[in-house]
Amino acid sequence: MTAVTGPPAKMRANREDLTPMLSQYYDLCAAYDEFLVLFQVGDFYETFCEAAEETARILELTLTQREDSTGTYPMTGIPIDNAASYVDTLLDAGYRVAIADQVEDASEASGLVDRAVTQIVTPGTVVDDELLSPGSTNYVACVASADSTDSDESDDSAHHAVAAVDVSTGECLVTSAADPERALEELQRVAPAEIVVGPNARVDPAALDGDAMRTEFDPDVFASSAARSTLKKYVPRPDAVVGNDAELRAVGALLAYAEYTQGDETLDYVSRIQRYDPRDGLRLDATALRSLELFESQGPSNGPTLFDVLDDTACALGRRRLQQWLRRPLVDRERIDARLDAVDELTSRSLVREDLHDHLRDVYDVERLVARVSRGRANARDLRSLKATLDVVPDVKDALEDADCDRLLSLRDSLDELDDVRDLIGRAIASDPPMEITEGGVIEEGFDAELDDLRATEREGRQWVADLESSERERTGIDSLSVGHNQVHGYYIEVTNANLDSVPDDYTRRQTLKNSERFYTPELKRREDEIFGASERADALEYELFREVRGDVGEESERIQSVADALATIDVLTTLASVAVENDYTRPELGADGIAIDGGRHPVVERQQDSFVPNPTDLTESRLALVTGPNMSGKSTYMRQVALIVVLAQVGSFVPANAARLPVVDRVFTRVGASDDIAGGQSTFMREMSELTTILHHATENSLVLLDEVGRGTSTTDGLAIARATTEFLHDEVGATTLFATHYHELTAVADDLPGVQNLHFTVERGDRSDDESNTPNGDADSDVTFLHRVAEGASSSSYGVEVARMAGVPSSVVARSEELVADSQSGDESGANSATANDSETPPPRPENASLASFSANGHSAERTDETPIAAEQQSADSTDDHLRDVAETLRSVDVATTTPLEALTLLNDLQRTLDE
Ligand SMILES: Nc1ncnc2c1ncn2[C@@H]1O[C@H](COP(=O)(O)OP(=O)(O)OP(=O)(O)O)[C@@H](O)[C@H]1O
Repeated sequence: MTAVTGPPAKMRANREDLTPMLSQYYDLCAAYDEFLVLFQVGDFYETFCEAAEETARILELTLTQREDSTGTYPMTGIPIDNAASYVDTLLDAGYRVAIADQVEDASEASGLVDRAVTQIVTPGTVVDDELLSPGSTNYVACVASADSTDSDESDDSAHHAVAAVDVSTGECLVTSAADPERALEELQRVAPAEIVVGPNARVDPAALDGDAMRTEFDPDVFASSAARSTLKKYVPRPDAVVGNDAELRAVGALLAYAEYTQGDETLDYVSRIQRYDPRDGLRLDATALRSLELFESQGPSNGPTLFDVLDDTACALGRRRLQQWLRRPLVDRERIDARLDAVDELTSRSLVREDLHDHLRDVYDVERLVARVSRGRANARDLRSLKATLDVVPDVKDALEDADCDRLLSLRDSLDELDDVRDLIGRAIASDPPMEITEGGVIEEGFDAELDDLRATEREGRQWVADLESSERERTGIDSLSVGHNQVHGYYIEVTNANLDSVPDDYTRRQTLKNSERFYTPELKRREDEIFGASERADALEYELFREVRGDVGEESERIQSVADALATIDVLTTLASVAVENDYTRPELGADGIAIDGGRHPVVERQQDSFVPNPTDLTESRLALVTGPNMSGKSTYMRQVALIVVLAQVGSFVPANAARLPVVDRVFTRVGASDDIAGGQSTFMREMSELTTILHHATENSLVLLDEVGRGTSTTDGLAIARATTEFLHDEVGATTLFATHYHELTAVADDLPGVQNLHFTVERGDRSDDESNTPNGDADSDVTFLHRVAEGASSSSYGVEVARMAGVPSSVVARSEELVADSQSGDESGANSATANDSETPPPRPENASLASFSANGHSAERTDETPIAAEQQSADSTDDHLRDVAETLRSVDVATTTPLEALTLLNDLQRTLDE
């Protein structure tokens, strides 16, 4: 495949003989060989050769040709006027774009017009409003690891750093972790559009969800000393901002890259580099973010997400802040309570809420405006928008006049009214200025005396010209005499040929037309020079004044950003309060010992259903609940609703429930059903097992674990064994609060053995329905089963799979045969003892002691459970299996869990099982 970027191969062959213009294109492609170069030729950006073929294809433009003495080259032109949308499509297609503009006036150039790359556009460094979605973040991130030679891998210090900057707003974050996977998780949370990978980075972005562009950049900028001097341009004491060397390298290199893409300028508006410790947030890894559908819906229909339900924000600032909060819920109770206090107060003050919402609707995207101001890209309209936003501040303060809680009070007090900035913009910038800043009309009258004089001269002159027609008609007696103006000849007095006799002596001929002559007088010429001189000088002066004002406003960017910051938070708190009121949410009580929810609802599903059945959750005494019930009965919805309630509470939001007492959770783990995965077959099971491995290694007693259908991707015997061992391990070793949905009804017997395990099931009604069934949600009149979506204590009695198959339209012969087979297997089960496939088993299956599955333990806890009584059958064959068990135990002990891959673990598991089978 021929390369689309870099110098075109066809031109290389004729390099020496190319025309100067194509030669210039060739050189720019060589200098920017990772970019698609858009080369300005008049009103178009041209691409040539392979790049032309590619752009024509992607942008659906016509492929043309350019000929020179060396041959014919394919060429595609992008109209400059619409370039933004085309560039956007090129970015989406995975290209980086370098825009090479004509940097001298073509009419003034003696030979070849000079061209240079004026802008580099990559997915993570876009600043053009047209290429950014409103109210969303657009990060370029950078990963770097500490040099392994100067740090000890075994210590707990943070070796792997992630930095991210939103070049359009100036927001900049940096963090690090001792474990590369942890750093990767932070990277995933930031959801960057582009990732710059450091030369020694041991964080592999290939494992990320999404399609972030991966960028390699000059390795020199990652050196600690280079990174420190880059960072020094942004903060006086770099080492006070970063926590370790990896962070220094990541953020320093990132800023160097951001500067490179913005024309090597320091980005003054990146003034607040926020360092955070990943441990200060509720951990939500990529799997959890995905399966809880916080930002992206999993279903095929792209349905609503939790973010959509919460997003009632009034302005782009609030929208971005809400995303940040949701991505990183808190773990600090005080901070959570402070947010909840504010939301609580706002829920009870509907007028204040409405007032705030109304005012905040007038708030522009100040963060992006300020960034444009600092970059020197803002026009007069941007400054006016900034003023309109700042004008809102006193109103917002007024609305919070009677605020009670600390959070709202401190927000109110942090709102700087910025009178000086508002006053400056108000006095300096015209109230409805044009887009262009070089053509005058942007500076308000009265701001600058010299400008006012020039404008007065211009106005008087124009008035004199306007009056000239009538005075000359009177003087010459020519009624058809007219005064006009054109670009080439300037002002003129036009007299038709019939009246030429009456033309006075002081008229000088300027132009001859078919039916008339055009003249000027010495006075008209003098006035003309005066008008145009004044106008030109005024335009230039306006531009100069505008730049000064913009510079002065830019100096205040930090203050303006703090106001933006407070407005964003006020918007989110107001929104959370409105959503709470509109959807009947309640304030959660945090710090409880175990989850206790009364009348809990799924915040997203309840909005899609005509009626939603609220369900209670009590995970205080027994922290592990096995949830059974037929397909479609509501298990997944129920488990996710518990997790979403926890997440919402830790964001500082009210929750969809009648009451909720919750602990502060350190991490939410999810392992969702195989059917929800896109991958198929073996890889689905592998994925399931590696997700399970993560959970079993990392969950703590403060974690919330959702397990949906563990072990379903393999044989029933193995699946059930894995499910049971997992349950035991979570119960015995981890103590995490767990909801485990399963179709293995045999598993429910575990509750009899383990005190902290309870059974829950979803109720359905079959066949001869009772009276209240007609009111059940989702009831299907033609079916035998009605889903009540109601959770109840105890295990479900049957899987109802066949009924669901019938409801789904599986042919009746297949359904009938399935029923036969189920009946057969059940009668077989009744005669055979402890069959792993038995439904409704009355006898609990044995708890597998010393089972190989205990190897999921990261620290060999399995040994602690060996003193429990083996069942009779095992006792009989104990002698013959003892040797094997010892082998198994030895093998297990020798495993270095930290370095074992999921595949190796599974192979090992398989081998161990075989040993036991022997
Ligand atoms: N509490 C509820 N009230 C009303 N409708 C509900 C409720 N819970 C679930 N539903 C509806 O039932 C559908 C199926 O629910 P869910 O996917 O949770 O079932 P499930 O038991 O997990 O099924 P499976 O075992 O096939 O994964 C949901 O899409 C939703 O429309």
